[in-house]
Amino acid sequence: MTFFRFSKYHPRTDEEKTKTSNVWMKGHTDSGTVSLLWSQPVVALQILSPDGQWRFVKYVPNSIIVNVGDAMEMLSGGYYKAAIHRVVQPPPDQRGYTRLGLIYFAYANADVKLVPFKESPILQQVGITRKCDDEDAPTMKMWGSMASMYRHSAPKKKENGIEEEVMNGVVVKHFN
Ligand SMILES: O=C(O)CCC(=O)C(=O)O
Ligand SMILES: [Fe+2]
Repeated sequence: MTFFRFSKYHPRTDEEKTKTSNVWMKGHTDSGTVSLLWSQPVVALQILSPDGQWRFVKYVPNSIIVNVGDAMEMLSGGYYKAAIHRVVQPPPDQRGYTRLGLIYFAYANADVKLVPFKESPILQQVGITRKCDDEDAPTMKMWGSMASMYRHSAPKKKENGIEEEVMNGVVVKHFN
């Protein structure tokens, strides 16, 4: 399963800006394996750095940003970490422009159980981190639909701006 999203972010009115607190898409990780994002001249994508700071992703002409998703983090036993990212209002000089989003979301096959690839000599060397016990691990299909259900649900719990929900024994977090 893969899909391609083409989105158009229109400039917002001052009222809309206040309502959304300038966050157009709240902080999240993508649920699949990797997402390929065409670098956009209107800068609005931010990633959460390990030091807790949100930082803009620089525009690099003709380049593609590769985001690791939850499925890749689970399959790789934490070797690749899902990128926490969000979309915010662009810097003042770019606010009047319409922004395009072109993203290719790749997923594992629907029936693939998201357990670490234990046979990997690299993982055996560096160690494996699990989000849940292997017997409780969701399939790609389950995880994809749980993550999208969560994305459209009201926040369940808030701690320091982090919304959290336990789905099938796995903690799903949203970062604002
Ligand atoms: O528009 C963007 O740059 C990112 C959108 C995004 O993160 C998503 O659709 O999952
Ligand atoms: Fe995303």
